[in-house]
Amino acid sequence: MSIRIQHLNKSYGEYPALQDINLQVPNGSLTALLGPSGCGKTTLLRIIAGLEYADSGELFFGDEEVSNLHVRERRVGFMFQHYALFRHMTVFENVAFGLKVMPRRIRPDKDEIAARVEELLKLVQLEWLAKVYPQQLSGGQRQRIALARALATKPKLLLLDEPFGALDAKVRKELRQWLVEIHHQLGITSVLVTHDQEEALEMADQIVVMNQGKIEQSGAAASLYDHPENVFVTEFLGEVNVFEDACIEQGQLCLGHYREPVSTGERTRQNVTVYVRPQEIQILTENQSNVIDSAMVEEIHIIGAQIRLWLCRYNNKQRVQVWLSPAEFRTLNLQPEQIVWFKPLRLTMFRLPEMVDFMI
Ligand SMILES: Nc1ncnc2c1ncn2[C@@H]1O[C@H](COP(=O)(O)OP(=O)(O)OP(=O)(O)O)[C@@H](O)[C@H]1O
Repeated sequence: MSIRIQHLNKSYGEYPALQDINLQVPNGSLTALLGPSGCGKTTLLRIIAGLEYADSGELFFGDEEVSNLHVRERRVGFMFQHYALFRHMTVFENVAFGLKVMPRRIRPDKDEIAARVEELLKLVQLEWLAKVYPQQLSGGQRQRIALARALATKPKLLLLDEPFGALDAKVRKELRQWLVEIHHQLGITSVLVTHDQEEALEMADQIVVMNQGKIEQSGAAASLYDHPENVFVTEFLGEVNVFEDACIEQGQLCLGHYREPVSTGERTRQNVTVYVRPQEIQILTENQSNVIDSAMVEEIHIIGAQIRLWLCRYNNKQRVQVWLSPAEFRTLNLQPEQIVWFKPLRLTMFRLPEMVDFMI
């Protein structure tokens, strides 16, 4: 089921928590609401759920306007970070809960409930835990049971608020992939709130970047990462090196030589700030005519399948982050304190109001 939000506003007293939100969530997509703490993600999710109401604006599920529908009539499933399971109920009873409290005329009978719970426990691959109590489960198992419980009533929409926030990094990563698989398997429409850009990039089809109650940009994950429309989105969506001392002269990028801007006849020179992702920097061990600057290798960190380097520019002592594959690292045979030259392969710069993508 698709979601459409039009000109939605919400204030708490004088504080504008959401301002003129316009958003489409395609049917069957996994959309991530991403942004720093306090930007309004949870408020927007709660308004979609019907746990909170907007001051103005419209909310549609498919073609039906649901702005004023009660939470119980919206048929959504929730899964929250701190949405604890009921301690006094077994796993089976927790998952069955939503079905048992359905209005009598639509409530499934006892056998149907048992069959549905069994099916859901199979889906989350924990069928052998039906009889245990929540305190006997690991954090990851609890979240999987919480998901089974959220899906019990066959919701058309699944809303997830930082579902893996409290778990350690390894379990988090496993559960992310697992959740994406379940989402696709069920063909459900899901909206996920996260402040973790890696989680959003890894899981979502569509990312909505929010800041101070507004949407900065939304779109497919890869397109946002490669074509951010403004400085906020560029900096929020992953690591980026910022070169404030760049200039473009006759179509060539130079770093470290501030020069007076000129625009006379055929000569143009413009000072710009340039943004380069760490994996978009090429390192050379010899000076070449087209390199941008020289630097010293300051730190080398081997993090799994990625080598993360910190360079220190000679020019202004700026630290530059560069990520290499193990193969690239081996070929370069880099040592601490070695002198290298570097060159951005792809960069983004903003000559307001427009953004320029620059391939070198
Ligand atoms: N019930 C409330 N009463 C008053 N202010 C609120 C209420 N709920 C949220 N706010 C404020 O609205 C803003 C948005 O809050 P919200 O919880 O939506 O942010 P968030 O992006 O989800 O943040 P986090 O990632 O920290 O959970 C915050 O400044 C918050 O203090």
